[in-house]
Amino acid sequence: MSITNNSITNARQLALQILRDIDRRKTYTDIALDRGLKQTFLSPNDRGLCTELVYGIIRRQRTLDTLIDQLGKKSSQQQPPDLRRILHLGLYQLRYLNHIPPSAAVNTSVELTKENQLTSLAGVVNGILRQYIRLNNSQNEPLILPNNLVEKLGIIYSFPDWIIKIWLQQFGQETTEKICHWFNQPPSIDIRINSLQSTLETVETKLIEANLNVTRLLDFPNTLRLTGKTGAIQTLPGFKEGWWTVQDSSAQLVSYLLDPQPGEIIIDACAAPGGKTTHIAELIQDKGLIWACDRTVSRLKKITENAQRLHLESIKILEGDSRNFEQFRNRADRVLLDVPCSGLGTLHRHPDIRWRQTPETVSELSTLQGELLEQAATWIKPQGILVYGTCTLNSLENESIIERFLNSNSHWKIEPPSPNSWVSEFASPSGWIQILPHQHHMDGFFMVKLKKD
Ligand SMILES: C[S@@+](CC[C@H](N)C(=O)[O-])C[C@H]1O[C@@H](n2cnc3c(N)ncnc32)[C@H](O)[C@@H]1O
Repeated sequence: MSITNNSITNARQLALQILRDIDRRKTYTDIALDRGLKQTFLSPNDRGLCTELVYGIIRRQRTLDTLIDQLGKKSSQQQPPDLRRILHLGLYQLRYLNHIPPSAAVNTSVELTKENQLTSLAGVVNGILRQYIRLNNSQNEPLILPNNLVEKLGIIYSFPDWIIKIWLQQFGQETTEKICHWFNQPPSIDIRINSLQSTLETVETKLIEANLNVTRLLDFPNTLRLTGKTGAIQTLPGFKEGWWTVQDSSAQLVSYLLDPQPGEIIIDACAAPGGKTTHIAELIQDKGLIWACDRTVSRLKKITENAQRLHLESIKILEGDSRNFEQFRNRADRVLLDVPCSGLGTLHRHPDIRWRQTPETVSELSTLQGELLEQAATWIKPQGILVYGTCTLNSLENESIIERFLNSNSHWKIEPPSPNSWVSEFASPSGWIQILPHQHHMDGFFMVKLKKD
């Protein structure tokens, strides 16, 4: 029996189909989920369950695989791919979802096995899941852990060893565990109010009227946080009118650190999809010129769409590799360099990043980041400002890039945020800002303001 999406009437079958899409086509989780959900008519509750299962299983993949390795006769990698995912679905519900009775987790997984042409393996699924329940009920942790600290934390929190290693080196064990725990929770959504079109109070009132859970964020003048279910963002009050933009508060902090002024020439060297470009335009009251540069055409289109929705006119788009733009030499008052990075600060939003990035991709990224910084620095007028930012928690892409740049460019220095500004609360003694998610309750971010003599 082949199952097409629109015949899917239950959350677990759809979750399996989406996981299959991720496995076979290497599709990003959010894209596969979006595609799967669009083509079905599940109730809001079932859509919620499907989302939780898909995101949770991708996040917890290493822990779940280890359980299969320990409870089954064959390792997780030796199982047929669909069977491995069905076992993930069952084990995830048993281990992480309190609202699903264990018998339902087992029965629905056995059903899935039969519905997906794996009937002869239904006994394997039943056996592994029941063994998990038996061990759990007898107060034995079903997951057996190695002594090696890196591997142990990697298995408990479901991270690859290399990420655990760099965090242990940078932050020590206690903070590493807190960060890992944070990144296994579902994210909240922050929105940035477009003060040229609306006010914090108006947007807050409209969203509360639409039954959303809305909170203000201390210090941030134009930010609201949405917790709980929001439904489709595009249908919320004020979105179409351009009153607000979804942007995590740590990403908002970057443009506050840049502190752009009306009338200035500003270059956003890696601008797409325009979250920070549009924030900069709002901060300068749309008076000035912002060059939004990026080498990815499809992502550049999003800047145009976002600027139109937000009614912003000060943004000009430039397609190409920012390492090659010579025409900007000594032209900019300020440059924002929000470089491509490994994204280790956003692992709760993008659950597959932890499995896609590797030490090799990080090494390529850090070369690119250094080259972009060297080039973007040439665009600045004397006394001008450059803000370098990444949404990662990896010193090779953060402090090391800045240290290397400052060592070879003696006419540049770190400019800490002004002590009168609320942004300075986040700065370290060295002047740069590192946002640790469990401490600041925002995405992980690194940002630093540099000034040219
Ligand atoms: C972190 S994202 C930027 C996010 C954006 N600043 C925002 O706030 O919405 C990094 C961007 O750098 C772009 N990029 C990567 N390499 C580039 C290069 N050599 N020149 C220009 N853009 C580049 C990518 O296409 C991607 O859009």
